Amino acid sequence: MKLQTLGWDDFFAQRYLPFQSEGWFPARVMQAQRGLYHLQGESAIGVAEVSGRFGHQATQSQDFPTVGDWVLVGGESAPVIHHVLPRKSLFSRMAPGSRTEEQLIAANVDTVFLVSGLDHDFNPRRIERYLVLASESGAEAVIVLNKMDQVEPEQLPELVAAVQAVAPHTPIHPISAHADQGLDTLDPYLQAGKTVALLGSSGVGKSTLTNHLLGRRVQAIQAVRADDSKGRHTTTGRSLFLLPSGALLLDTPGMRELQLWGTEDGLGATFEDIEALAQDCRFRDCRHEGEPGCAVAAAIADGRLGGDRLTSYHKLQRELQHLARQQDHQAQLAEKRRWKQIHKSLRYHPKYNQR
Ligand SMILES: Nc1nc2c(ncn2[C@@H]2O[C@H](COP(=O)(O)OP(=O)(O)OP(=O)(O)O)[C@@H](O)[C@H]2O)c(=O)[nH]1
Ligand SMILES: [Zn+2]
Repeated sequence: MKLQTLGWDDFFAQRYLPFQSEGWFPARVMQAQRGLYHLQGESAIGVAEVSGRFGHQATQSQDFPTVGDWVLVGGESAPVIHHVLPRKSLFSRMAPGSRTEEQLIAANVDTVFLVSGLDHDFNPRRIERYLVLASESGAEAVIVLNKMDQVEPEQLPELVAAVQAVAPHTPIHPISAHADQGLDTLDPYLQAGKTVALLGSSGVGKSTLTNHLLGRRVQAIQAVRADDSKGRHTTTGRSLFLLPSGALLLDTPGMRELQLWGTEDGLGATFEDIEALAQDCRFRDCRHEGEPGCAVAAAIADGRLGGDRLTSYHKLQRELQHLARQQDHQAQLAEKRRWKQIHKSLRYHPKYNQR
């Protein structure tokens, strides 16, 4: 299989150059599970682990490979991952059960379809949240409004306008996956070698859309069956699919249940209107909470900005700040533990034990 078919392009080729002399070759991660990575390269590779050295040097979850990553592989008998190439984009979330530990979901998604339903589930505020996630990730966001068959044609413009209000710079495509309407408007994002992913709440029609995109020629790119270290036969999960158009669809369960994770940077990109207005606030650190000379408040007063938009801006900001504080706290604890360890090992070190 040609690397280009798997999404390889100049971006990765450039970053591979410095490593070429090592004799490592590139492969894409099809699936990642408890330290085992299912890889596909020019020739089938199978399951690999990271090298011992890699494992020692990695300090945070971001350092490890995830689905969609391009990794460099070497090894005589068994394939071993030596390096993760820089990412174009990265989706992560809080690890389940933890409020602060990051878990990687998918890397190198070019376009993310933010899917929501035009039926009773219609909720621009939720789209706003997904937009924050998308701009955090670095993937290009496209809003897909599914189930347009559920609304009267004359209702549609109003609904689209409501979404435009929260996403003034994002393409919006009303479709019906069920009735096969408007799907061709998604073609520009589905070019050969491009990686796309779907994000949206339960029931909005992600599976239906996926089936339509896959068409009848369902073709899962899977690394070959391979024996894992315990000699068992493992079938690789299908996380990366080749669409008839040549695009790659990245579909992992984790991608479907993303929670807000990130910094306030993603917020700024999503609320460009508010950030632009804030330039004219009298105080540079204006929080738009009733300060004198607030340009955001003025815009709400004369109807240029919806008040609910500022409300959700504040809400998401508080969430992200809360998250940042927790991360700091977590980092402090980790640092404390680290020093405790160091002191402990020093205490047992003969040289430091002499009194
Ligand atoms: N009327 C209508 N119904 C649709 C459309 N697309 C999907 N549905 C229906 O909506 C329901 C949910 O669709 P799914 O594709 O399972 O939704 P999902 O987003 O994959 O949901 P999860 O698997 O829970 O994440 C199903 O009953 C579909 O038949 C559409 O365009 N119009
Ligand atoms: Zn202000």
